[in-house]
Amino acid sequence: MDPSISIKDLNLSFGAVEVINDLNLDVGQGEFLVLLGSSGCGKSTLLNCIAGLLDVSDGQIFIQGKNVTWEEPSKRGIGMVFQSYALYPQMTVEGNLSFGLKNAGFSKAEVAERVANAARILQIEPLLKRKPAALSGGQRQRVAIGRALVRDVDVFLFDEPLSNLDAKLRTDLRAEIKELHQTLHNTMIYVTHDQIEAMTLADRIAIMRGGQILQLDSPKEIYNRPNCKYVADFIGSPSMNFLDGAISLEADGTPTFTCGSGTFSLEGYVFDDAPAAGGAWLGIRPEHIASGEAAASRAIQLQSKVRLVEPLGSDTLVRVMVGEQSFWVRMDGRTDITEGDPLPIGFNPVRCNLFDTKTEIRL
Ligand SMILES: Nc1ncnc2c1ncn2[C@@H]1O[C@H](COP(=O)(O)OP(=O)(O)OP(=O)(O)O)[C@@H](O)[C@H]1O
Repeated sequence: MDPSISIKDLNLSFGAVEVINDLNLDVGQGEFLVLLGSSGCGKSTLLNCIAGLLDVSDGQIFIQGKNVTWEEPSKRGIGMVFQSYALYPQMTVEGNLSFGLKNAGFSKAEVAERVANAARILQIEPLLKRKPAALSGGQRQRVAIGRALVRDVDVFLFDEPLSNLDAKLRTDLRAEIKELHQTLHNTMIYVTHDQIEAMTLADRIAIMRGGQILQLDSPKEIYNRPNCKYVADFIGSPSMNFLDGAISLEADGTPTFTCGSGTFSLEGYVFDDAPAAGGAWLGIRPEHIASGEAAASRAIQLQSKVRLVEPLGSDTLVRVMVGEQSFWVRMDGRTDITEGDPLPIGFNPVRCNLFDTKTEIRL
């Protein structure tokens, strides 16, 4: 089956500034793909290229097998939902939902049916006669989604649709968008800089940086096997801890890691390629670090001192110093550890990720 969306060697520059850089991407039929990256990495620009709101400098875009690179936005079979709801203030919800359809020449009966259907799916039937000013932020965004929904398109594009909502509403609407996808099964591309949104919604996440995709994988794979140090550092909060050191190979071929705290066997670590000697970062997530007595059973053991304790209820984040290096450790919420305490910490190589010092690529 053709991919739902296929992007080939896409480039886009604003004057001398290259924003999208030889980008290739295939999005499967019915896939929920999230574009994630820090501010300015080009994710909205990429979405706008797919939508046809920006002219590309080079490359091609296919939607449902058709080359739409130079096609009008309205002819691409897409529905777009923006961060700003962009509703017509003088029209009722019903008017906002039906406006595009009427303009496109749909019959009265067809318009009524589509509006009723979208209103039912999004549970906004009681709001149809109200104007946007009389709606909450969450309700407005639901109407904006409804406007994309009535068009019965193959592909939905979302550009940070939840950014203007408060935390509770964001969580609720996030779940609704996920349910909507499970009901409709159409292709969705969703831009965000919120990694929780990305992790919870995506079938696959594309991590972008400098107009390129660094990693395209399932949320689990991205979290557990980031392909480079940038991705490892970007995903997870608090982020992965890193030790600067070097890999050596023993006479029998066993790889070891040496850093300021000592030399440790890396047995159990799954290398992407055959292990080789050289400079490396050893990364470990805060929740994979054992502390206190439990640390004694781990292959890599470090001495640390508690610097900061942040109780979160379910668990407690503890910032410790390993020599000069700061480390985050996620501990049980009931810990009574305090600032200044010495704390042995430990972890096993199987939980680690190693990155080449120079290329920052996963080893
Ligand atoms: N019309 C424009 N003219 C010149 N530069 C632009 C234009 N639009 C975007 N840019 C630049 O292109 C880069 C990518 O912008 P884009 O909006 O795609 O980033 P983003 O990843 O979506 O960021 P954010 O999360 O902040 O929205 C930025 O450096 C931005 O300044």
